[in-house]
Amino acid sequence: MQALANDVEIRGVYKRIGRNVILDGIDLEVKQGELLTLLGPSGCGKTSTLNVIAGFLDIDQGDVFIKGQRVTDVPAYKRGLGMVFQTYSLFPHMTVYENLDFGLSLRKVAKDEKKRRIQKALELVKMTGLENRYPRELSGGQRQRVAIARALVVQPTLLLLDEPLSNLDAKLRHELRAEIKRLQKEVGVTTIFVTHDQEEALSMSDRIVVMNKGKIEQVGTPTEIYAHPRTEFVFQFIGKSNQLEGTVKSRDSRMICVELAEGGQVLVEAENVMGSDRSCAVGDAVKLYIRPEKLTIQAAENEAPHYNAHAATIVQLNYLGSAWEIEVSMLGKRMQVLRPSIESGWTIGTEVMVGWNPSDMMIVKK
Ligand SMILES: Nc1ncnc2c1ncn2[C@@H]1O[C@H](COP(=O)(O)OP(=O)(O)OP(=O)(O)O)[C@@H](O)[C@H]1O
Repeated sequence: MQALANDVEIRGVYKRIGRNVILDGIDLEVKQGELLTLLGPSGCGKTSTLNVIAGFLDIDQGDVFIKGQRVTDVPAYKRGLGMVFQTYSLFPHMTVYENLDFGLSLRKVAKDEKKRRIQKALELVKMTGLENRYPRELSGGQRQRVAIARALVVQPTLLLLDEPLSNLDAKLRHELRAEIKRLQKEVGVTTIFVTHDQEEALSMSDRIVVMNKGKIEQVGTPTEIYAHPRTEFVFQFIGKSNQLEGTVKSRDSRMICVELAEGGQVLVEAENVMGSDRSCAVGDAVKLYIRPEKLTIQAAENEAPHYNAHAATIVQLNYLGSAWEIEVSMLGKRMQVLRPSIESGWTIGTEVMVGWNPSDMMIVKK
């Protein structure tokens, strides 16, 4: 398959405001037609990166290319982008129809063509029939749909979405997530989406860029980011985790054996070393991470199914509806286990065996 062209390229972007370095050497490529998400904690530079692409934030060093053209010094209004923000940015004194018409009239699109495009955009976001409503007569979700339609109606080169769902309630957020994903693929517009919500990022994106303190930690597909985090930060930011500590006792090219601080040994696949240089030698003090859903749990008398298996005691049982969250005391620590079901009769104090696969544990030098 031929490699897709890049719609956006950012090279060595550096930006300082006052004493704060807010973007510290950002290199990024956005492929044609993909939905790329910028994910990270508050203040990590997601919005600033989006604003650099949009042309709202000038930069101290580096370059920005859109569709192969250097746009570093091109003003925002000439970049041909569609944007949707967290807060509703519709014109309050205009109807839905007029809000969509505005950008088309500016671009001097012919009347019939305008009408056709507005109808099509409203159809895409399922807002047909509400053309004559004012923003104040719409729900939060409907307003964001109109904002998306308004961004799309001008057929932008790129669609930029800055936390468009964060003011909506959980159910609506879920619905709109799926819809944005569907319509993005239907229209085929290259989209950059900003969020601090890891579930939103995992469920919607073709690729995710995890940012931390003005730098990119990792770029990858949702499964790469979740299952093969390259840094401790990415592992901890995406999803829940249990942590153990120890010292590397032996290793070969395939496996690392760690002597735990609390006693006992565990095996970790050598591929799962995180950190900038991904090094891990005998004698190194290390931290080990495992996600709750990767731990298996069974009655103490059964034979352990994994290399890593340890006696544990149930200390808490939480029923979550779709799963059980089981807290166990093990290796002198409390660990979370997440399973779809538990054996009948298990209760606080039940002795169990907790195990996991060496390929599911991540390791990083302290
Ligand atoms: N105009 C400004 N003046 C000074 N500092 C700024 C300015 N704009 C942003 N910053 C700082 O730059 C850093 C990155 O901000 P940015 O808005 O890009 O982060 P973010 O990841 O989008 O955060 P959030 O999720 O909270 O919106 C923050 O530390 C912020 O305080």
